[in-house]
This record gives sequence, C-alpha cells and structure tokens, in this order.
Amino acid sequence: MKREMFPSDFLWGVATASYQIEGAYNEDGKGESIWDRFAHTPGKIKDGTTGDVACDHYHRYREDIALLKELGVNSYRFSVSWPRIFPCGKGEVNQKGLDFYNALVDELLKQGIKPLLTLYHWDLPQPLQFHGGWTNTDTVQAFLEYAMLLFKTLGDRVELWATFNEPWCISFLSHELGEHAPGIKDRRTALQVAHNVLVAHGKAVKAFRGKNLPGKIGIVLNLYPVHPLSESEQDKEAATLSDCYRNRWFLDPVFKGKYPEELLSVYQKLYGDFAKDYESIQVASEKMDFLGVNYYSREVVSYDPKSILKSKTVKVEGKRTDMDWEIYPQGIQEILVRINREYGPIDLYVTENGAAFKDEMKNGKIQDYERIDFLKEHFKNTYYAIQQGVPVKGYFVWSLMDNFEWAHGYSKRFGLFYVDYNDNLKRIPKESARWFKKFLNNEISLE
Ligand SMILES: OC[C@@H]1[C@@H](O)[C@H](O)[C@@H](O)c2nc(CNc3ccccc3)cn21
Repeated sequence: MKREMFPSDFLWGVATASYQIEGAYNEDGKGESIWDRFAHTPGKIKDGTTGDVACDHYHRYREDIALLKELGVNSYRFSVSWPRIFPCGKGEVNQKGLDFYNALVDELLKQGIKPLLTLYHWDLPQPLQFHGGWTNTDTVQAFLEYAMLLFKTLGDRVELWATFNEPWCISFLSHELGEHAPGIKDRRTALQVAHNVLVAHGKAVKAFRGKNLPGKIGIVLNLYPVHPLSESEQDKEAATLSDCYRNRWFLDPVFKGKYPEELLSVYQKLYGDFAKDYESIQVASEKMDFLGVNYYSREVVSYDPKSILKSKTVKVEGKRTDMDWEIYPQGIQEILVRINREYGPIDLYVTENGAAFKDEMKNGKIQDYERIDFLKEHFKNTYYAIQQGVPVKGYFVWSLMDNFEWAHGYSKRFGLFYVDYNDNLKRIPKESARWFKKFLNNEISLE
C-alpha cells in the first residue's frame, strides 16, 4: 500500500500549534496568554519549563517551512496566537502579529504547501481571562472579532479554517480537571466554558459564510472509541456515558444542535441552573464543510458507581506510548467510520495523529522505529476507512518537530524532527522523517 493508493488530491501534512513552537512570548507587541501565565506558575509544568522560547519558530519559520518542503508534504496545519494579533484580546491590533502570519502563509504558498489554519489552539489572551475567560460571553464576542479580522486578512489565501482545537480540552481538561490553563477545577464552570466555546464556533462559521470566502471551515475534535471492559450491562452503561462525555458532548451540538440527552439529564440533576441556557446550543450547529479528527488512542472503561459518569478508565495490556496511551491503530478506522455513519456525510481530516516515544540521539541518529510502526499502522487503518467509503481528505502527523508538550513541558517528544534543546534548538530528522519522506515520494509501501 503506497501513497498513490490514497486519493490523488489527499492532503498529507504535519501539525503544530502556536504556543508549542513559536516562542517570542513577549516580542513584537505580543500580549500575555493564559498559557504564558500558567507555564510561569510554579508547579504547573512537570519539568518546570515554559513556552517563552519553545522552538523559536517565530524567528525560524522560513527554516521550518524548508523542512516541510524537504519532507514533501503538500499541507501544513498551524494555529494563530490570538494575543499576537490582539494583545489585550480585543481592541488595538498588533500589526507585527498580522505581518508574521501573512509572511508565514505567503511562504507556505510559495513552497506549494496548503495551509490549514486553526484560530484557537488554547492560548487565550490573559486580559480576557481576568474577566472570566470562556465563562464570559464577552469572550465569545471578542473571538468573533478576532476571527473576522483573520478572515479579512488571510481569507484570500487560506482555504482551510478550523475554529477551535479540541473543545473537550478547552473545557473539561482545563476547567474541570485543571490540568491545562487556566487550571480551574469546577465542573459547572467547565460546562459553561464548553457551551460558550460551542456557541462561539457556530457564530464564527456563520460569520465566515457571510464573508463569501473561497475556503472551507470546520472544527477539530479529539475523539476516542470508548469500549466497555466487558459485555455486562453496567460496563456498557459506563461506556455510553463516557462516550457522551468525551465525544458526543461536542459532536451532537455541532452536528445536531443539541446535547446528548443521556448525559444532559445527569448534569441537569446536579446543576438545575444549567437547564436555563442549554437549549441555546442550537447555534453551534451552523453547517460545517469538514470535521477535523484528532486521534491518539481509545478508552476502555468499566462500571464505577462512585463516578457521576458511572465509569472509570481501565488500563489494558498492550503497547503504549511515552504518554502512557495505548497504541490502538484500528481505533482511527473505527472513529472515522462511526463519524461518517452517525454524523455524515461530511469531509473528514485526520488533523492530528502521532506518538511520543523516548527518542534518543545515538551515533548522530534518532532511530525511532516505534514511531514509524505507529504511523504505518495508522495510515493503513485510515486507508481502510477510505475503502469503506469514508470521505477522508487528509492526514496531519503530530508533529513536525518536538515542541512544548503542555503540562509535560519538553519531556515528551512527538516530532518527526528532533529538537536539540541543548544545541541552539537544532532540528534533526528522525528516522521517521526519512521514512515519511520516502512514503510521500512513493518509494516505499506500508506493508
Ligand atoms: O499530546 C499531543 C497533542 C498536543 O501536543 C496537541 O497540542 C493537542 O492538540 C493534542 N490533543 C491530544 C489528544 N487529547 C489530549 C488529551 C489529554 C491531554 C492532552 C491532549 C494530543 N495532543
């Protein structure tokens, strides 16, 4: 199975995000983001690092686009740093921020690489957080002004737009579990954040339509097949509720304009006041042109009466990545087929898939054969979904290069290129980069 067996117009790319690679956290007029503040808060990042410099992509973007060209990708997914455009989140525009993204897009197009732009990949301007962040509907309005400025500035050249990266992480991971910025641990707050982010998504799609732009717009969701540990009714109930929590809380609003009843009723019993605004979620279902799917692994659950979701995650035997995530390639096929069956037809992009492994330099090489095997199996399972008629239109490997892995700092390496943090952030192709380049050049098969 070679690249040429995929559709001829299939996008093959790599993905990154602004806070994870750009650095220049306080340069050229950029304002503070919630991740600048979170990373500077002692104890939040496991290795005590920050994204202040990261991969210094802000200054090295031409060099990094040359890496894309060398790889042979035809597309590149990146995100825009909102506080680089609006240092205070709204109001005054930072022209140098716009200049950076204009130059980035122009260089990508010059090299024949199609941009996929994510408007929001978690780096909210801190001044908006001072006023409640995503719990405040003023932030929804500020996001729309930000989106409209980017549509106006880049809409003639950027054809693929994603509103949000992973609303589950923006809401539950960051406001219920507290593991990501702003580090709040309150479920009711998390539900309000999820609601406002979904409303902001729908309004941004509507605004995009009003601009009559040539491009396409969607959202990026991290999706997981959820499997019951056994076929018992209790484990199956656990899987249903966990599926609502992880997947359908976002899928159902953007495709059906309503929350999944099975979990909505649980939250309404806990938070009666939640009933007053949940019906306005209908706004989220403005018709999209595509769905971005971030796939990393599956979840296996068993019944747990102590959990409001009646479920707990179970660790099963099998190969795992350095993030301790199960390697489950058939899950990408499963989730693509399910989305097409239950929410389609709609174009799908695998907007992120990749893995962290303990990459080490040995004799000047990084022999990351586990990552090659991981990618090979996930490419094959993506192809099997296409063979079943699922309109998968592209695949973006996470990530181009090692970068700031959120609460793990620089301790987890996802890149096709190794970044030597002890040698001027030098980018060194791992064996997986060499393999990917050969695959893209039809030199090797996936067998
Ligand atoms: O963790 C790897 C990547 C991360 O670097 C990206 O910025 C983000 O879009 C991303 N999402 C997932 C899947 N969801 C997730 C679950 C728990 C913690 C963090 C991310 C993995 N990744």
